[in-house]
Amino acid sequence: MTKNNEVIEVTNPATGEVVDTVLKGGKKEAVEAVDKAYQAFQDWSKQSVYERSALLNKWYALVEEHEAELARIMTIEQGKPLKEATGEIRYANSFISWYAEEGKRLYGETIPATASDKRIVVSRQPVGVIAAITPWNFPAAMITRKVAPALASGCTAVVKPASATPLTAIRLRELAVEAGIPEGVLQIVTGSSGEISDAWMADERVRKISFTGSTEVGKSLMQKSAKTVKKLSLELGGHAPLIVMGDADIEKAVSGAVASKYRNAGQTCVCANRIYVHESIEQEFAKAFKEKVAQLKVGDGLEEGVDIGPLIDKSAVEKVKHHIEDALDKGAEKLLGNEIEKEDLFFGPTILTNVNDEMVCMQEETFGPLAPITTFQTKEEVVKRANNSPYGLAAYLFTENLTTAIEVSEQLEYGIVGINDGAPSTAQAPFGGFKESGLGREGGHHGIDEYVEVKYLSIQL
Ligand SMILES: NC(=O)C1=CN([C@@H]2O[C@H](COP(=O)(O)OP(=O)(O)OC[C@H]3O[C@@H](n4cnc5c(N)ncnc54)[C@H](OP(=O)(O)O)[C@@H]3O)[C@@H](O)[C@H]2O)C=CC1
Ligand SMILES: O=C(O)[C@H](O)CS(=O)(=O)O
Repeated sequence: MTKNNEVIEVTNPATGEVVDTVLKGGKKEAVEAVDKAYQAFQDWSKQSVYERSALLNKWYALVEEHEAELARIMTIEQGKPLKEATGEIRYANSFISWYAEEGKRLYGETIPATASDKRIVVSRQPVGVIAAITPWNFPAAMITRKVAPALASGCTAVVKPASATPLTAIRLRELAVEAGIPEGVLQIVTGSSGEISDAWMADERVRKISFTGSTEVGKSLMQKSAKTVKKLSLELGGHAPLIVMGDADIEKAVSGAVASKYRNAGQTCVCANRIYVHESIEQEFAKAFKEKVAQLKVGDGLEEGVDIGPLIDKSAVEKVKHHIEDALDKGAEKLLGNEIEKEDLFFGPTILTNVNDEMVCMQEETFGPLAPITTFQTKEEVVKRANNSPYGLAAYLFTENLTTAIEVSEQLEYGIVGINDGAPSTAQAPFGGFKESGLGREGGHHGIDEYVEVKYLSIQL
């Protein structure tokens, strides 16, 4: 059990310095948060969605006003370059504005009854208190992508951010309270993930768990949620194939591959993890890709012009190194690689060629700036290889042929397919995966359905 006043140190991955500390909370703090959220739900859920929407829009305005402050907090605790952190704050805020309006469209329906003296009325109501557990790679967006639809629908929320990146979450919640959202409606609990999540799992007042993180932890939460049959949203790991057909526009494919692969230093669940290039254009693509990647600047995310910040921790660096060493041992060749004078958590963009599917990087999520390139000969071959994964989150396809685009994307077993687009994520679209990449969708009108229960009234006249 967590002792009173224990703290968690928050470090800057670019410098290793401790930038702040937060309470290492446990079961006591987890239960207290649910007490407050349950109490707050009684009033919050009874407000009209227009009243809730007005408060969400005030929150949006404050987040926009404090964009630079929030971006700096994120870069200091997570490492991503300031320009990416600013982009994430805008992306995170877009969920607040989108769901402030979507809540107004929680329509019901009437259904013709069999008996002439009966009426059937269907409505959608908030599930109640929801618990969100979020990862370090998107410290703002992974919170608002859950909390915005939850609050808009009338739910209240308790959130445990990743221990590496709690500061962004804490500041976002301060702005929510400043906007007039009642204290109990949204709470952040920092600390021991096991103790906190176990307390929430056992608490029958918590009616929904929304998790973003590794597939391993997601499976554990899925098992624990069975005890009280909680609704579940899981956004888990990915292993995205990026396919470049022989007829692709090389410039588009290179730009899309760089955008997908090196965003957040490759630490996203939708990053291209394997690059399949038709054998007829491999040399042309590899040359152009290397030229563009070689221009990427590695450094402290606070520095002007930095494109790739540090990885989140030592284990992340070791994982990337292992994937590279394994591939080289199995015959891969290094086209570009990690020639940087920095050390610690910095890792330069690396490109491997002559890659085969036996290599670990072609099977396990790298979560780092490694781009393995392999070739293929036919559409049938590349679809089979691309689908040969327990993951099914994002895939990318570059082609100038419309028939190929439709036929191949329909065969890809992935929840998100970017066609000539390396950056498909957006608030209005249903983000989520097939297979072991998760359950449910976040974003779009699908995303608010995760936070409501459907009820019907059968009225005897
Ligand atoms: N599909 C998607 O949208 C996304 C998927 N991911 C995946 O997550 C992984 C990287 O993120 P990462 O943060 O390391 O993932 P983790 O699963 O380790 O952590 C995610 C969150 O879960 C918490 N957690 C860790 N262990 C447990 C546990 N046993 N019980 C309850 N909660 C726990 C963490 O807390 P603490 O920080 O205290 O350990 C953190 O808040 C990658 O696999 C990536 O693909 C990441 C982002 C998005
Ligand atoms: O956590 C992630 O990797 C995000 O879900 C990816 S995105 O939504 O920012 O594209």
